[in-house]
Amino acid sequence: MSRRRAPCWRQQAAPRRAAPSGCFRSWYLGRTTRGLLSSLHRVCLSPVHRTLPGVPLKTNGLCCCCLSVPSLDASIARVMWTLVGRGWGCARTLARWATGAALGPAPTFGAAPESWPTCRVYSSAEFKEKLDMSRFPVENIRNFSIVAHVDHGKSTLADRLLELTGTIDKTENNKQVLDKLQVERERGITVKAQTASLFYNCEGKQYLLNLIDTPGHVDFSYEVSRSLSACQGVLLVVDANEGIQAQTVANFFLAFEAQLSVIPVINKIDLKNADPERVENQIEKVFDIPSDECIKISAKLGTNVESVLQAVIERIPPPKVHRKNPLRALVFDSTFDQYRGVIANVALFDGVVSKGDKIVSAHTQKTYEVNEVGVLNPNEQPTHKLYAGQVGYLIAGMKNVIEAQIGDTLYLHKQPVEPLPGFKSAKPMVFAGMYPVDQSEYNNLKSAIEKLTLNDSSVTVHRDSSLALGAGWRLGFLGLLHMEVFNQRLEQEYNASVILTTPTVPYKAVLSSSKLIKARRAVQKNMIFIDQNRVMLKYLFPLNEIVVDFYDSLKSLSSGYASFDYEDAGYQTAELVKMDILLNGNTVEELVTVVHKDKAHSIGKAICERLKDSLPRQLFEIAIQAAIGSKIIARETVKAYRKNVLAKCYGGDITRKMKLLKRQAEGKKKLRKIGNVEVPKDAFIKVLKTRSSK
Ligand SMILES: Nc1nc2c(ncn2[C@@H]2O[C@H](COP(=O)(O)OP(=O)(O)OP(=O)(O)O)[C@@H](O)[C@H]2O)c(=O)[nH]1
Repeated sequence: MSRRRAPCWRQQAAPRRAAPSGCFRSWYLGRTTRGLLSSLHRVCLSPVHRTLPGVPLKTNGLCCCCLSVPSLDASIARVMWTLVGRGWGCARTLARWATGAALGPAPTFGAAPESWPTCRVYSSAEFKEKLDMSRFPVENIRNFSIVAHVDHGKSTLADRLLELTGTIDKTENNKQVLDKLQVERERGITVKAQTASLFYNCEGKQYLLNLIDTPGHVDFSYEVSRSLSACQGVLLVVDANEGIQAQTVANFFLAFEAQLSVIPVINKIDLKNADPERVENQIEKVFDIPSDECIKISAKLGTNVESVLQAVIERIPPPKVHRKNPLRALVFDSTFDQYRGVIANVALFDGVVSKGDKIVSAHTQKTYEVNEVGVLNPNEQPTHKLYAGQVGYLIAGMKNVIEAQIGDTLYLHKQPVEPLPGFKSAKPMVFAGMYPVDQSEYNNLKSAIEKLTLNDSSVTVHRDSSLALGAGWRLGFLGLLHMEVFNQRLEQEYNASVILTTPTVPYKAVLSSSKLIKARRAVQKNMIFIDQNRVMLKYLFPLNEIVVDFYDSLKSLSSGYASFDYEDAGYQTAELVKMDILLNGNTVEELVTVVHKDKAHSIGKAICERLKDSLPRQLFEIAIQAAIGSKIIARETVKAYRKNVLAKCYGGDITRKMKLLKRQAEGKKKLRKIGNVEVPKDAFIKVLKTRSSK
């Protein structure tokens, strides 16, 4: 054992005891504070330490195995508490270990939720065995995604597949294991596609199944289309009660266009109202897939899930790749880790990549040395190599998020290849301004946005500035839920506090006296009967009519039965007007908005009323006006503070009183001319909130 340099924060070391067998603990020796932190971090991502969903993957917590090492001294315990304090740790196991071993200071975190799943610990023999990826020839590899409409059971099916292949333990608490983000757990929806490599034994053959669990909501469909580029097949999950819904159709066509094998899986057959035969007929009618190809399961109870694995092996072809060709790897997703830089999720189309290889990014032409390769099982598990046909991750010291482009091709230094086609860039539908609450936080927020957009490449970012809110950005999102989730992730994962302006949609303005066509109402384009009870309607809508609350209204009107999907139909002419908001005759740039002519009055009035309630009174009167061009369409007034100038006049001459009042009125008029109306930030936020709810 080499001598360990005492870190500066070290206080006293507890006597060291032998490490239990099966524990991965190379991190323990000879580390500085920073090294120790990053190595602890690595430990917790190692396959020995099954980490807990509920904390982000890259900052996963400490597990039973690592915490059961009795030889940890107080200084290491301290680092662990720091990790927990920052929300990185697995509080429950850490607490258990700390109280058992009586090491380190008392915990400073709240009670861990009981629903956290337990960890599965692999022996070191298993661990070593899994490192060798060469034992999976191309014909034993299947790459597939699980796609479906929202809530049809993708993540639940993924859980069962992970359990069946022994990737996770079958416990009550292992629910939606691949929904790792806090926002996903809180909202109960998937927002980020997650990859997991499963090892499955079938008829004496070892198969490597690379599964990608995708989101169902329309706002995250870009995640689905990107994931499909790494796959040869999909499991199309359909709820046995709800049947085919909008996103089922959209996802089927994504898979169909990418020429992937589609395995229809009818889920939730355990439900009382389930009607799998009706859904089979729908699938046959709409997708032209014979009904006997449908697999009927209950992902919740695990009924018939084994046959899904069988179908994956039998019906999805292995990838068409060449291991002898030079390396060609597609970056289909990436995350940023503050210690290790960019972690790129890659699908290898040709060749082999291993630690120490020199690789080049086709996008930037920069050369990097590979520090680590591995598979996601479902957490990062380093391997010696990755071979063509496999899907895994790669860390190559990319420190700058600009260097890591989704859709980039990586190849070996001095062995250039034709880059892969990459991805069509996402087309944002909704735009909003984002500003730091405190301008001194600008740089931190900038770096947080950069790191998050690396993980969510469908967001577009342009610099913007506002007189009232300072320097910020104009962000483009795929929908309103996408915008909310991005904002929530910024707060939860990067501790950022931001002001988000009201969402708007893009317009094209023709600055001429062209005649405008009235396009206010939706125009029906198509109507298809799926079966006796279901109909698919196609309408042409102005985007700003559906972007805010259309989905909610549709759901409540149809008692939750109707579902909705949309795609861009191009620009249309419409009767739109630019509405200014004036404070004492001066335009407030941040509140300028484009509205439909018919709604201008009600929106203008609501904004003026809200501003009136939000603006603090001043020594002079404030006129709040909504105007279209030079025409004022709404007005509110904030009354001035008024000093009683007659207080000292007891009785006496009326002309003297009149004189005092006149002088006061003149003073106020003058003040109003020279006085600037200060609009506090929270007044902006209140007004912007009104506008988004209008
Ligand atoms: N009864 C029953 N419920 C199920 C079954 N499969 C999933 N569910 C439930 O359906 C709900 C949604 O399941 P998820 O697995 O989160 O669905 P999802 O498709 O991943 O959802 P998104 O990722 O948000 O699109 C959860 O409450 C599950 O418990 C099933 O076979 N039977």
